[in-house]
This record gives sequence, structure tokens and C-alpha cells, in this order.
Amino acid sequence: MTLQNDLLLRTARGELNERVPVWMMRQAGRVLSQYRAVREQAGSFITLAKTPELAAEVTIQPIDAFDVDAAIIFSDILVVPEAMGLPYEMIESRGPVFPKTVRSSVDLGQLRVADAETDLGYVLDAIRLTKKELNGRVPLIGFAGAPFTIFCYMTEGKGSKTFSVAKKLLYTDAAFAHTLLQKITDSTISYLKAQVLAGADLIQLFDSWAGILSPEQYRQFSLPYIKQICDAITDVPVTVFAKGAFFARHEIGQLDCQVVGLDWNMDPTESRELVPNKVLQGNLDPCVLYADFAQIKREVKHMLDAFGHQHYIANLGHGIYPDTDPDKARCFVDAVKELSTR
Ligand SMILES: Cc1c2[nH]c(c1CCC(=O)O)Cc1[nH]c(c(CCC(=O)O)c1C)Cc1[nH]c(c(CCC(=O)O)c1C)Cc1[nH]c(c(C)c1CCC(=O)O)C2
Repeated sequence: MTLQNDLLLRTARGELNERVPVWMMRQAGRVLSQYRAVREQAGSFITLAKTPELAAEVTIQPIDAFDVDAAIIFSDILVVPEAMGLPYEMIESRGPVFPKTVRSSVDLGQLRVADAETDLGYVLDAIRLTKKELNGRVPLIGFAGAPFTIFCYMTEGKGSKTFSVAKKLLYTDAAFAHTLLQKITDSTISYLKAQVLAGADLIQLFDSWAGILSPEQYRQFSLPYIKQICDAITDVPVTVFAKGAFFARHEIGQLDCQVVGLDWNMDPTESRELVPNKVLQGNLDPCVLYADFAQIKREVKHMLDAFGHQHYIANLGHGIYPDTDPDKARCFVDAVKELSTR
């Protein structure tokens, strides 16, 4: 199937383009009333994610609503721990919770390396169906959490401001941490390879909790595992988005990935210097979308001027916030297109 709009894919591969491609992290499932209607129909987030027809529907909603240049498959990073034998629950207005956690070698022994086809077939079915329904309109992004971020949730059991239980394990039992990180990595490689086979055109790794580590810990407990994944995914462009890891930009730029994602704390010019030979993605503060339309446009112009119009994918610096007005999201997308078209 040839893509009608392959702007994002060409840009991610390092080619020059006619305008800046744009999409938004967490564009599916956070701000659209159409999403909430389907979510209600499904009954729960997990049922929705496990029903390929519905997952495909909400994946495509933001393409219709915002006219973005890519779809991202509707799922969650926490499907990987579940596939390893650690089920999660999504608690309304609280977020994900793991009733059981992994904190000892006994817990570790009960986990398996996930086999994508048997344990995550529902995501692969959703990708296949979405590709069919997209009918080549835009590329489809597959994704996974980076191993350290998944480690945080598996050990802590829920979200946290500090993830101090997870970090404590790094200091008190590094061998345990590395064994668990390797198991997550092996599962993730199997999962992402299967996503590519199912039709994902690009892959993004979300290291959402990278910013809680020191540079030295990041080098020890996160980068080597991201490197294994980058080395294993060879057929499609890979984006590494490590939220808060401003200190690791140069090293991330040395990985065999094509795109480096930036959050809004990372200066565009400085990032270009630290990561000279990669495509950059980001990095508008999601809170800019609370401003009025004129100011959103000014901020987008400022961002485009700072990054330049080539080797660049416009995005927010993190996922769009749930209380964002969809018209403001649309304004962001339209501004990128209007201001970057040659
Ligand atoms: C850390 C993380 C998670 N999930 C994800 C990350 C990495 C990105 C980031 O840093 O934000 C990634 C994710 N989660 C979801 C997607 C789907 C595609 C998309 O919208 O881009 C993606 C790409 C759906 C979701 N994941 C979740 C929902 C809301 C569940 C619901 O509808 O009840 C959705 C649509 C739940 C979730 N899942 C997670 C949390 C902390 C929460 C609760 C907060 C929230 O609502 O976003 C874990």
C-alpha cells in the first residue's frame, strides 16, 4: 500500500521535504468527545484497547479531527508488563495500577519474556486493521515504553512523582534491576518487531521517566537497553523520546535511531548542536494550547524559526493535556502547516 501522505516518513528518514510534518503525542484518547463516546461503549480502557475494531476507530479519530500527518496506534505502554505476566488495572481519574509488583528475585522468576504474537496479538490485530482502514492516508506509528520507564511502573505498582521505590532498587540491588530491565527489553524487541511486521511505519520509544535519573544512572540503567532496541529495529525509523533527559541528548544522538524527541525544557538551538545529525521532534509546551489562537500561532512560529523547517517534525513536548480545547489542538496543527509550507 503506497501512502498518499508520506511526509512524516520521508522526514524521519532524513529526506528534505516541502513542509514540516506534524502530529501530537497522545493525540488519541485524551481530548476528543468522539473518543469518550467509544470508550463508554467499550466500558473500560482495557476492553477498548483489546478490541481491535474500536482501537482502530479511536486511532483514526485524530486524523479526521486534526488532519495530522500520522496516526499513533491506540494502546498503552503498560500492555508489555501485562504480557510478561503482570496485569494492570486502569482506575478512573487515578491512572494505571498493578495489583502485584516486582521487587524480588522470586517475583522476577514468575515473569516471562513476552511473545508478541501470543501475548499481544490484540495490538497487532489493531495495527493490521488500522492500516487497512487508513487506506494509505497517513503513516501509522507503533510504540512502546522504554525499558526503564516500564521498570518504574512494574516495581512501583502505580504512578509516582519520584518513583523512589524504583530508584531505590537501582541503588540497593543493581543486579536485580539489570535482570528485570533485560527481560523487559527482550519482550519489547519481540513486540516492536511484530508491530513492524503488522504494518507500523515508524516506531517511537517513550522514556517518560528518564528525567528522574542522574546522567550516570541513565547511562547505566536506561541507555544500554534503548540501544539494544534501536539496534534490533532495522526496517523503519525509530524515535527516542526521553522526557526530561536533557543531560543525555548527545548520547541519545549517538544511538542508531533516526529521530530524537525533545520536551519543552530543551532548547532547539542547543539541541541541534548536541544532536547534529538526526531529525528532531517536538517540543511545544502543551500548556501553550491554553493560550488564545493568536498566541498559539506566535509560539508555533517561534518554534519553527528555532528548529528550521528541515530535519524536523513538529509536535508537543509531551502528551496533550486532557482538558485542552480540541479547536486549540487544531490551531496548532494548522499553524505548523501554514507557517512551514514553501
Ligand atoms: C507513561 C505512559 C502511559 N501511557 C503512555 C505513556 C507514555 C507517554 C507519556 O509519557 O505520557 C503512552 C500512551 N497511552 C495511550 C497512548 C495511545 C495513543 C495516543 O493517544 O497517543 C499512548 C501513546 C493511551 C491511554 N493511556 C491512558 C489513557 C486514559 C485511560 C482512559 O481512557 O480511561 C489513554 C487513552 C491511561 C494511562 N496510561 C499511562 C498513564 C500514566 C495513564 C493515566 C493518565 C492518562 O489518562 O493519560 C501510562
